[in-house]
Amino acid sequence: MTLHVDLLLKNIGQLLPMRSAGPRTGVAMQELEVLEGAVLGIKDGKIAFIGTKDSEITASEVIDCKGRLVTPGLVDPHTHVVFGGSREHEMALKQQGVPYLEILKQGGGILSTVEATRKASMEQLYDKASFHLDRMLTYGTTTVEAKSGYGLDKETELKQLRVAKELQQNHQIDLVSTFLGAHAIPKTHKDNPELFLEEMLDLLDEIKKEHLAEFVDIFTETGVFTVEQSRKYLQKAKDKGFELKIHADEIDPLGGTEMAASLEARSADHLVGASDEGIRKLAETGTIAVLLPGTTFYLGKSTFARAREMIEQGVTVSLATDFNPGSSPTENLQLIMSIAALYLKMSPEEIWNAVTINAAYAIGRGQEAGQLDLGRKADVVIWDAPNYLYIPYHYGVNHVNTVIKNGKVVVERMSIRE
Ligand SMILES: O=C(O)CC1=NCN=C1
Ligand SMILES: [Zn+2]
Repeated sequence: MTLHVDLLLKNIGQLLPMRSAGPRTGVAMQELEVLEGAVLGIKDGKIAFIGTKDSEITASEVIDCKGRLVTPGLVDPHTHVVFGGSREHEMALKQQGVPYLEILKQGGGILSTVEATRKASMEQLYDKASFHLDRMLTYGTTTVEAKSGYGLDKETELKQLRVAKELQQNHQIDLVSTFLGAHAIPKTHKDNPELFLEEMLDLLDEIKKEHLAEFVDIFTETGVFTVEQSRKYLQKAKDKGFELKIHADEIDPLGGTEMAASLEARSADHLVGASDEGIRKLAETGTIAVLLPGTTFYLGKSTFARAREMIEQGVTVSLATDFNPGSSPTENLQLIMSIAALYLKMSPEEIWNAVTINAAYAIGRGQEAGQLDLGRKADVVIWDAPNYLYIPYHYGVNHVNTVIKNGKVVVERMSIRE
């Protein structure tokens, strides 16, 4: 019996289904299923057929992929996409070599975005984040994690989270929300960070009741929150039923990585200074390493996270943009793929696992995103590329030809007007 589908992608050069029963861990990240000359059938927003070119299948609409690469939509598991203002004025300070933590200490950095975010209305925050999410969609990203953390007071943290919830309900991109109230110490509490953390913990009941966030995150860093303060804070969040994330060992190696693993956090992020013990603990507990090489690049650092050791030690590694107005102002996950190849020495196969299946598991969406299989959501990207090696290889541009979200074409490559 011939199968009829709504949309058929034919003449696919290489199809990467990324099919996997769980995250790809350690050396299994080198595995990559590549189907040559495949066809992909989509019906009612789901994958209905994965086969070869001479399959018996009819369709209401056909896209001739003309030998192009086809993959699942990319997953960006670490962004600060809801924020006010911008920090281009800090570029001069960075160029003069003023360190990130010094800019923060002087009341700039995160704290300057806090001022802009507190002033912005919900509508302004919504429109601005929606613009950035639109751009991510045009770059092939179909699922995004969005953190709060530019309020540092009850009203503004809840405002950011409510904006994220509205975006999840209205924007075509799928959003996963994280509460990062513990992102920096506001000026009002600079002598009493513990009191500030208590005030942020007091928001958890409301956040849980309004379903405003699934994860709780904290910035464990010199001049921000100590490992001990972070451990206590995250334990209380875990006790209230939240899954955990942490900004760990980004700039100074404080040991946040092993603390995150000991709490069985879903992910530990940045990890530039992760110790051997920290890497061992990640492998032991299955806490996913979310690496952010774009941030290391943008901060002008030469020491990158030890991805090769992590993979060889059996850690599950994923990649993200860390999109934010200060340390990584880019929505382009394809660029992060190139930086990961060049500076994390990750192979193309590892990189593709890191921006799809592993990224999905890092935000609790392993069953919904990051792979193409029968019955799963049809979030698909057709790339202007002949094979999967090409995307990390050809850097800094947007290789997207077409993006399909929930079975519908939402992005077609910009055409040049004759
Ligand atoms: O600088 C920012 O706005 C985002 C950031 N938080 C922790 N590291 C970078
Ligand atoms: Zn971040």
